Amino acid sequence: MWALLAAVRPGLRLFRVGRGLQTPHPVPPWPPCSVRALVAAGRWDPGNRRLGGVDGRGCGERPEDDQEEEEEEKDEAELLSHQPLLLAGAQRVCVLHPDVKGGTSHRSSAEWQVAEAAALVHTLHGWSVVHTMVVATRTPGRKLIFGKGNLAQVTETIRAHPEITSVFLNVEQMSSATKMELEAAWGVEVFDRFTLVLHIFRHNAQTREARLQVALAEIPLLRSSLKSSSACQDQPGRGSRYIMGSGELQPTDLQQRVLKEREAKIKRALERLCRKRGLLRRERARRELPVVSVVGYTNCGKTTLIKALTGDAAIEPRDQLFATLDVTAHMGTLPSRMAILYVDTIGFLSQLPHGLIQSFSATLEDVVHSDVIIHVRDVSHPDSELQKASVLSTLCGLHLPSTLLDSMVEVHNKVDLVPGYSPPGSRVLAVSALLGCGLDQLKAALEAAVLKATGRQVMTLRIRLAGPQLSWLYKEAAVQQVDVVPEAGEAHVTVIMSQAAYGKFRKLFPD
Ligand SMILES: Nc1nc2c(ncn2[C@@H]2O[C@H](COP(=O)(O)OP(=O)(O)OP(=O)(O)O)[C@@H](O)[C@H]2O)c(=O)[nH]1
Ligand SMILES: [Mg+2]
Repeated sequence: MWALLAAVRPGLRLFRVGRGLQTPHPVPPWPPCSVRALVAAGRWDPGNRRLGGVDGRGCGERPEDDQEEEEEEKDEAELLSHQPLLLAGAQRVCVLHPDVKGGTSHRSSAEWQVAEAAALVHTLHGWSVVHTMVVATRTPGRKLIFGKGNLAQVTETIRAHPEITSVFLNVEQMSSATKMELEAAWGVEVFDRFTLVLHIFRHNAQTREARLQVALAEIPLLRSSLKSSSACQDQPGRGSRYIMGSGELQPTDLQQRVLKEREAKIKRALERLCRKRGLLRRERARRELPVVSVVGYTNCGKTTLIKALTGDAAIEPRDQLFATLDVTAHMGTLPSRMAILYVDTIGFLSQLPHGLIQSFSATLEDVVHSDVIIHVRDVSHPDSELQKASVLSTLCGLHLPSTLLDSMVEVHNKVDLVPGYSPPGSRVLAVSALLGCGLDQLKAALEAAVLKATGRQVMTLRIRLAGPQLSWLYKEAAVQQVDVVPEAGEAHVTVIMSQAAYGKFRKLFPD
């Protein structure tokens, strides 16, 4: 990609490298625990509330699977060896926010959009925002986004600040033609929200699946660069193009074919992983572990909440957008001691191209298959309502079953930052995940929601110790507690079971 861009705009690369600092990005320190591994639930160690390993292998897999998996990983490594999307060093960024006049009124204020844009930039190691500009435009759909006068002013400002090494144009996505013209005018790299988010995703993706999904999301970007490079090539006097650092000269149609093959290979690799996920999901269902997915806008506190609910000290929330990119699962218990699996998910962000979310749909499939969804909201954020709307619209795009959407538990987080906060209705729970406030109420509400969603009931049964009832219950229901009454030769067993299982129990053991 990098070589591709450089070849499209000869000379630009050297210039930009000269203005940027070249420092490598460190690899994030925390190892994620992926769902596909976690739900190999047989390996759960009660002393360690996290589940499984990170390699995606269940307890029942055979040694010959190792070889197959090794080969798959080799193929995938090839697919993932690619050039950086953006400059590979620290950047001093100018955030340029087009303030659309006469646009839709439900958008958040320019001030908060700039703040979010700056937060995205700060997510990357060594990147800083050295300048911000909010520039009015009535013509955001035009090639150069701004009117002539404003554009000239922006150009002057950027050129007057040599410390700026790149410009983050805070639009969802710009065309390659726009990018090329703006870069030529401003003399620095210009990128949009889509490219920046992809870049962040690349840095934060830890598992094979997340990396492949990012690689898939990049394809349209590569394709559109190729198109503009082709347009450029058609102009007389232009040099030849390269693809993905191969060093080989290739005609455009061949490059397009390579890209198409690459896309197909990534999709196949993802399907392979998806099939594995399916197997593990069935295993999870067999073990009857209810699943609670935790969703919400990025940085709202999903990971912190799961840490608070599970007491898992190994979870490390970070004050960073898109800290969680791989879906992970964590074991917790509800007041009746029912064990459940909390699924931590990738945070949502407004104004992201549909394709980006689509490419993560394999990961988000876990949300579709969950029993209950918790929607976490940061109520201390001034754009909390807009964030809610953005999350709900993304969830709608995932085609969740309506029962799952209707039973969603809304959690208002970070109430410690809003003195005197009271939630708007009884269906909403106010918590501070950081301080651990409101968690008992939340667990009670979750238990009710899980029981309702799964049709289970908590009940205490009196059974004879001499008979086969106890072993039957262990096999067919979730035994929570056994209180033995030796003098009576019986036990009081608290179980969680479905109506159907209870009916079977009564039929088998009528007294
Ligand atoms: N004051 C306060 N801060 C909180 C609370 N919950 C989370 N935070 C902080 O918010 C920041 C983000 O928390 P995370 O749990 O990583 O948020 P997330 O939703 O998982 O973020 P992504 O994975 O990036 O989408 C961290 O700095 C947390 O310490 C809370 O209840 N109160
Ligand atoms: Mg997180």
